Amino acid sequence: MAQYARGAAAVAVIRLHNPPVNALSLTVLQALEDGLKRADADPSVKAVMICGENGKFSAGADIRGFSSPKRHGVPLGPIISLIERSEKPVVAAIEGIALGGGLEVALGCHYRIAHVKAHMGFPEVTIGLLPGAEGTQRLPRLIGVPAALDIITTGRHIPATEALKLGLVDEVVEENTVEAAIRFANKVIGQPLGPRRLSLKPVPKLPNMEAFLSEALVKVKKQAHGCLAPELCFQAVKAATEQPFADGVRKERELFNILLTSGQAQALQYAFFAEREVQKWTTPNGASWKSTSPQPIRKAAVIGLGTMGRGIVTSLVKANIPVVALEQNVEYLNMGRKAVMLLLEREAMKMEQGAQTLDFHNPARLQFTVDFDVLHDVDLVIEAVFENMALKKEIFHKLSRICKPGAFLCTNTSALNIDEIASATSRPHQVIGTHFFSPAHVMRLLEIIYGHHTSPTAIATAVQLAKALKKVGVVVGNCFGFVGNRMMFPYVQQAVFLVEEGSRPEAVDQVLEDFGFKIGPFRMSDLAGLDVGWRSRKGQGLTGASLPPGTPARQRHGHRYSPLPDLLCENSRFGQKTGKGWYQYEKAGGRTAKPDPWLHNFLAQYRDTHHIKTRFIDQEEILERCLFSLINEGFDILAEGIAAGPEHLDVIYINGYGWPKHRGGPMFYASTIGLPRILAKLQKYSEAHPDVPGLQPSAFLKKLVAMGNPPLKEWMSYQSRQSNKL
Ligand SMILES: CCCCCCC[C@H](O)CC(=O)SCCNC(=O)CCNC(=O)[C@H](O)C(C)(C)COP(=O)([O-])OP(=O)([O-])OC[C@H]1O[C@@H](n2cnc3c(N)ncnc32)[C@H](O)[C@@H]1OP(=O)([O-])[O-]
Repeated sequence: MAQYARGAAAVAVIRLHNPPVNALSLTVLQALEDGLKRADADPSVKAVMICGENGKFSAGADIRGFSSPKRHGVPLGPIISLIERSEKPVVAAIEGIALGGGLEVALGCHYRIAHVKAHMGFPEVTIGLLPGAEGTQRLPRLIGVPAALDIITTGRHIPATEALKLGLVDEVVEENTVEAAIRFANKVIGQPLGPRRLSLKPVPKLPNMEAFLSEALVKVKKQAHGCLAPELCFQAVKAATEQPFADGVRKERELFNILLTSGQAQALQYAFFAEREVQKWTTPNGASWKSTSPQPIRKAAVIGLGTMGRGIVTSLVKANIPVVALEQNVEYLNMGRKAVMLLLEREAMKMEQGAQTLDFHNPARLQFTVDFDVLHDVDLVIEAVFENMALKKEIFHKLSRICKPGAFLCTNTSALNIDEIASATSRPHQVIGTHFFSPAHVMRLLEIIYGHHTSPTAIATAVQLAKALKKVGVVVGNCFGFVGNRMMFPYVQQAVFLVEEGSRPEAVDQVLEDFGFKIGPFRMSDLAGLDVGWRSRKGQGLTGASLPPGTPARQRHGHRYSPLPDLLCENSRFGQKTGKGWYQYEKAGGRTAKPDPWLHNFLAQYRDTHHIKTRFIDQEEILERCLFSLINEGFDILAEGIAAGPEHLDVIYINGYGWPKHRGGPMFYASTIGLPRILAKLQKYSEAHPDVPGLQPSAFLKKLVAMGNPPLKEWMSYQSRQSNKL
């Protein structure tokens, strides 16, 4: 609702009230409208002030309302026009946040006063929409087209200080914003309101508007990766430059409705709520966020300053957590220190642009050492050495002797067994997996893996740490590759099989990039380094010296195996780092992938050697075999209770593996395709490739199809757990 009161003699106060973020539900809008009419009707009221309850203006329209059949209730646009038309000055007091429809309400007001810590923005684009309550028409009139386009097409939140520079707010205050706004309202009583009504203002002209808009469109399209909303946001702002306000509003509404019914908005809104849902973690034995409190992390340590360790240290420093960074010797320490300092300097520069500072020269906040004993008083250690079980166990054994009893011991591993690492310590309940993604100071995902003995407090602390690092922590069970990499194995395997059978790396990558992945599987292997997987396969005895003599080249344990990635590594083709992999690059460390005739020739010879009959493989088969095998593994993961729900898998894929967010994550995508279709296709492909387990339909998928293809929200109610992992 919205509460109506008198703030001072002549000023009526309308306070938006809908905890926790004052979303503009139908009830709130109705109350806002009632408040405005009441103020208008009361001759003793000379000005109106609109603010939000609980130090927050408003997070905008109630997102859940967009999927509700009753969404056509009190429309926001006309209420904003009502505010603007008021003959009494209306002042917005912006505290905390004014986002989406919340900012549109503020733009309807004649004046805006913001607290210095407030943030504003139009995040609609991130949930597949556009500002649909006249925001695309008012904002360019207020701050000009370039700044408005930037805010509307990116959805970024801007701090109050930037908003003041842009002219989005009239004043920024450090004191009580509501009181300041009431004082302000009193001052402006009687002043002419015409110039303050944004719908009456012309859009500021640019000398080269047409050229500016065509360049901007190219940029928007390039960044959209197949997502519709940014381009339609652009079209709505463009309409403001070409048409009178009322026509622009009509265009905005039309574009809004296209987006609302596009399917992408549904996927993006699912992703928004999925991200929040996974914070409410549970484990199969009943531990959960509700009954567990995290321990405070006042000081942390990172062991190993390779690529991952450097990023993790940077993340911790940015989160204001004092860090001790440890390396095995002075030479590695100095290399690591230099790299970390460089990263931090770059981050500090970025933060300065947003008027924030980063303190990393103070040894009390960041200390480098080769001495394990320095770790005696830290609350949490993140080990980030390379993937070698013996080395990790040696480190954990040492840590359990040196660290104080309450300290949590985290391992940054992408596949290794958490229980085995924990077994090297005297405190397995405090050992937990924290799988960061590279670059660790940029990527949002943190896979949090509990082992057999991990305590709920350790899980809650890792989740809290993820939050402090501004990451999305997803709690999952312990199995080889956990969730993300486990689902990735069959996907990459299919990609390689397709190339064996006649496709090319560039064709496979193209199909998956057209689907919306930022980067296809072969480009991704080249970027990550082919040697990483090679080392792991050698460790598993799948290739290299430990492979028993007489093992068929294309078979392991009775299943199909492709030695192609191993052969590339034997030819020193490790990807970008060596300038050659599945593609060729301009030099070692180069980034521009070009198709490589050597590789095509090599593939032709390989197929001849192994008597593989080449065939044409169409885009549909490429897409289905790669994606459906990944999804299939997801169903097994759900059946085993490794993840608490499909949302977890989707959040992992969106935030860690470049899955196109506008397709809502692999399991959401599966639900939109329909499980019967996925099952039928998997059956078809597994009949053609009976020696590929990844294509054999998951029993859980079959069960869901047999139960009538229930909606995603209901899947887990059909899961009879096959193995309890905690
Ligand atoms: C003709 C057509 C007319 C159409 C008119 C269109 C109008 C307009 O242009 C469209 C919009 O405004 S679109 C909207 C544009 N606005 C946006 O896209 C803003 C989206 N929101 C955010 O970005 C973040 O939530 C905040 C930064 C607000 C707070 O972050 P934080 O402090 O980390 O907190 P947190 O954990 O994130 O949230 C706490 C709880 O609040 C919940 N919730 C939040 N916003 C909600 C909403 N709008 N709604 C409902 N619920 C919302 C959230 O789910 C969570 O619930 P839980 O049950 O406790 O899990």
